[in-house]
Formats: sequence, structure tokens, C-alpha cells
Amino acid sequence: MSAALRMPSVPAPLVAADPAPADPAPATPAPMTSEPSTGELRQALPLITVRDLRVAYDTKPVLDHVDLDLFPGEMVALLGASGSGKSTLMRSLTGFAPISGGSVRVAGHDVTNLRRGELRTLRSEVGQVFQQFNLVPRMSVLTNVLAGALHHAGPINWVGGFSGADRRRALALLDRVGIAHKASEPARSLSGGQQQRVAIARALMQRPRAILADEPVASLDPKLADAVLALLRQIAAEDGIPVLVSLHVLPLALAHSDRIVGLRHGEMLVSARTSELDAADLAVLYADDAHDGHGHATGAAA
Ligand SMILES: Nc1ncnc2c1ncn2[C@@H]1O[C@H](COP(=O)(O)OP(=O)(O)OP(=O)(O)O)[C@@H](O)[C@H]1O
Repeated sequence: MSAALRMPSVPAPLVAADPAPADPAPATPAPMTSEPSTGELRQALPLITVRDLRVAYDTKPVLDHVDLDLFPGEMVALLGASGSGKSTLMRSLTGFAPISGGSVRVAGHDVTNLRRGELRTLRSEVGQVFQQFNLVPRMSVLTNVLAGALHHAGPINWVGGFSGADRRRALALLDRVGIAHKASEPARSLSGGQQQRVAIARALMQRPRAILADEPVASLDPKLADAVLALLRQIAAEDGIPVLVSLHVLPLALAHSDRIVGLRHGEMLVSARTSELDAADLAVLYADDAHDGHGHATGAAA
């Protein structure tokens, strides 16, 4: 396989429960040679569609004609050396980046043309997970998860302001991510891997239509990183939502994604199914970047 993989960004559709179309235009159905199964009839349309995206900070271009589709149910790893534009691409999906051209559609929202209230709605529908977890350290694990419900609730009294149904749901989500037994402990008392599980449960509390995870395992040891990425992939498949996860370690991307996309200096150079890739195919993303300037190994040797 050639080094730079400008493959079509549209993979064979992954089937998901009740996918929400990002665009009202129906996808052209693939020709069918036999009676379609239910799954085939529910072919997924992309929930997130990025076309010809350009982002510039002041006059400095950071993303250059980027195309991307994210489908319900798939875990997509976003790779690239430091400064290649991964975080900027993620921020573009929730209206936090200075988009200078192209289009971004997320769960039916045209991100480049949203009023403030619509932006809030968009952000309430997209769960976010960060490297530093972003929990409130002195608050309990349960309260941190309940905070995910605030996106939909508007102003709320933190003391006793959550409904019993919210609390039951938060506990069920903590159970799902494997740390219900920590519900009443302060978040700061948990290990990094446990805190990231809390952050994932908080994102799920939003009932997200997609999850964006920006280097979610960069602070975790390899075993915990494996477990957290496996959890995110399981959520993508079970909940039928796309999960986009930026990573710096190639073996983790190869082990835990359905598809890999890769940026280099703001250009999307790689977009392919993970099963069709190996580490050598991804070297193009890191050429001439022995170190990324932030002390990360680039992953090529990881
Ligand atoms: N708010 C900003 N103002 C000006 N330049 C910015 C801003 N945010 C990012 N940049 C620049 O945009 C480029 C891409 O940054 P970005 O954070 O998206 O890269 P990244 O691939 O996520 O890097 P890393 O892996 O280190 O997190 C970099 O050159 C960065 O300096």
C-alpha cells in the first residue's frame, strides 16, 4: 500500500440503531444483488460530515481542505504529529475553531451557520472526553457524572437539583463503566484510569449523538489506556454512535479502531479501514518529525 493513503473517507456502512442523518440528502444506495437484510436496509448515513474544511488562526492556515465522514457505530482514530491539527479538527466539530471555509455538519446541524442557542444544543449532543479528565476534584464521582445532565437542564441547583431518575441513570452509567462502587467518593481520590471512566460516564449522561475524545489516554499507563479505548469502542458499537479519538500511539490506534484518519500539517493524508493498514502505512504522518516538540514519542516506534 502506498504511504499516503488518500482513500475515500466513506467506508462500507456500519449498521447502527436509529442513525440520525447528518444531511437530509439520502445516500445513494449500493446496488444489491440479493434480498437486503434489516441491517442493510438501515444503512447508516454519516452523522458527521466535513467537506473542504479550512481553519486559520489569524492568517496561519491550520486545516487545509479536510474531508471527513463519521458513521454511527464506528470508532475512528485520528492520528498526526503534534501541531498537525487534530485538536483543531475536533474543535471545528463543536464550533470552537475559526472556520474560514468549507462545511461541517454534525447530527443535522450546519456548524458554520449556528446561532448561539443552536450551538448550545449542538454541544449538548456531543460528548467530549479530554486528556486531563476535567472533573471537579472535590465533588463526588456521582455528582461529576450528573453534571453531564446539565447540558440539557439549563440552570439547576447543584444541591438536590437532580431528579431521582437522573441519579439512577448516573449510577447505571457508572456501573456500565465499571466504577459504581466509587460513586460517593471524591473524584480526586480516583486513579487516572478511573477518573477517565467517570469522564466517559459524564459524557454518556448527555445522551450524546457522538463522542469526541482528545488524547483520552495520554496520561494513562498502557494497560489502562487499552481498557479505556476498549470501553470507548464498545460504547460506539453498542450505542450506535461515532467516536472520534485522537491518539499519539500507533499500536493503540491499530488495536482499537475501525478506521484511521491522519493529518499532516493540516492535510488529511490517511483515511482507511484499520484492517487495511499497518504501522508502515502511517509513517507518512510523522516523516521528518522524530519528536513532536512536546516530548511525545510520535508513535512510529511505539
Ligand atoms: N488558539 C490558537 N491560536 C493560534 N494558533 C493555534 C491555536 N490553537 C492551535 N493553534 C495552532 O494550530 C496548529 C494545530 O494545533 P492543534 O492543537 O490542533 O494540533 P494537534 O495536532 O492537536 O497537536 P497536539 O498533538 O500537540 O495536541 C498548531 O500550529 C497550533 O500552534
